[in-house]
Amino acid sequence: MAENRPTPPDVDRVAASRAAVAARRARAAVKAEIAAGKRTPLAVLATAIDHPDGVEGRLRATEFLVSIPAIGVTKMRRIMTQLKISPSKRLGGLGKHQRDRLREFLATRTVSRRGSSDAHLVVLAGPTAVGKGAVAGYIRENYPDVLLSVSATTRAPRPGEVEGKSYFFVTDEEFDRMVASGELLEWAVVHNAFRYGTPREPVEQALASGHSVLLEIDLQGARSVRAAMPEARMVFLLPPSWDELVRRLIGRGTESPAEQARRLETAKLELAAQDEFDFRVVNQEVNVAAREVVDLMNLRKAPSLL
Ligand SMILES: Nc1nc2c(ncn2[C@@H]2O[C@H](COP(=O)(O)OP(=O)(O)O)[C@@H](O)[C@H]2O)c(=O)[nH]1
Ligand SMILES: Nc1ncnc2c1ncn2[C@@H]1O[C@H](COP(=O)(O)OP(=O)(O)O)[C@@H](O)[C@H]1O
Repeated sequence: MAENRPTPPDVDRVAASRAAVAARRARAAVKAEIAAGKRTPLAVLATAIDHPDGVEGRLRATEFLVSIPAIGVTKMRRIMTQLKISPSKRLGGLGKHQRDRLREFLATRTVSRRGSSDAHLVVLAGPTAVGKGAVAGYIRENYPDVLLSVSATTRAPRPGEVEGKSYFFVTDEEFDRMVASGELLEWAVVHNAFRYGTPREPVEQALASGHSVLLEIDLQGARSVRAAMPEARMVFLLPPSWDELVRRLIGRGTESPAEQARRLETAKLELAAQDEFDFRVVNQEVNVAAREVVDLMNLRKAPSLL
């Protein structure tokens, strides 16, 4: 019977072809996720750069581009020429300038041209000190077209905060009234301290007039929005690592050591909720994370390349 057993080279070939099939399937799965809007092209590119030999890194730039909604083969060829990327290149093998050009292109392209029905309610949540405020602040300063919801809160203004811009600062009685009259889309007691809520009307008006809206709220609020509006796009902001999250919380220096310890306990629970979200964005650099979030809102202006 021994002569019927595959010889070692055959075993190698079988293993290699199985591995090739598995790798092709894995690449197809990534493309399907991009096509379905489950992962942003920017996030896939970031992973490819971090792991050139991983699934994303092995994707050809051509197949990556055509998996993006609204990019067909003709447009893809034009983009490849303009970005000066040869068709054989894989994402993990791009040179620094090619990567930069591709990243910039992805960040400034219009994801879809389906018009006003494409307005999205985008919810940005994540653990304490991950940088939600920093990312939302960057978006406010650099993407004036983004409508950022202004929350009502019972906490006192901090130095530099502006009424109606940072928050609507209200009394407990006023907050009670807003809750009772249904003026809030969602609200929650955050960090066991003050109440925060999203005024309903500006959000509904913006969506009705075809504008995407961004809510930067806590996890409880995110869950309430998802229950009330299942079509909302849920984005979870992640730290690059646990140690970095701790560094950011301590570095911010706005909480006592006891409060920091309590928030870190909460952060563990918050991180465990990330799978409830549609999209995950790693806040390595504020500007890149902000772009990824904006990319999910489908509101960038049409660039010359498309
Ligand atoms: N549920 C809910 N959470 C909010 C709202 N506005 C802000 N938050 C959250 O409240 C938390 C506290 O925000 P802030 O008072 O600015 O303080 P910081 O977290 O100490 O910087 C953050 O986690 C925000 O995401 C809101 O309208 N609803
Ligand atoms: N990408 C980043 N790299 C380094 N530090 C950051 C980054 N994003 C935020 N930070 C810093 O981390 C701290 C927490 O950010 P913050 O926006 O207050 O978090 P959150 O609103 O999620 O509680 C702040 O000191 C902020 O400047």
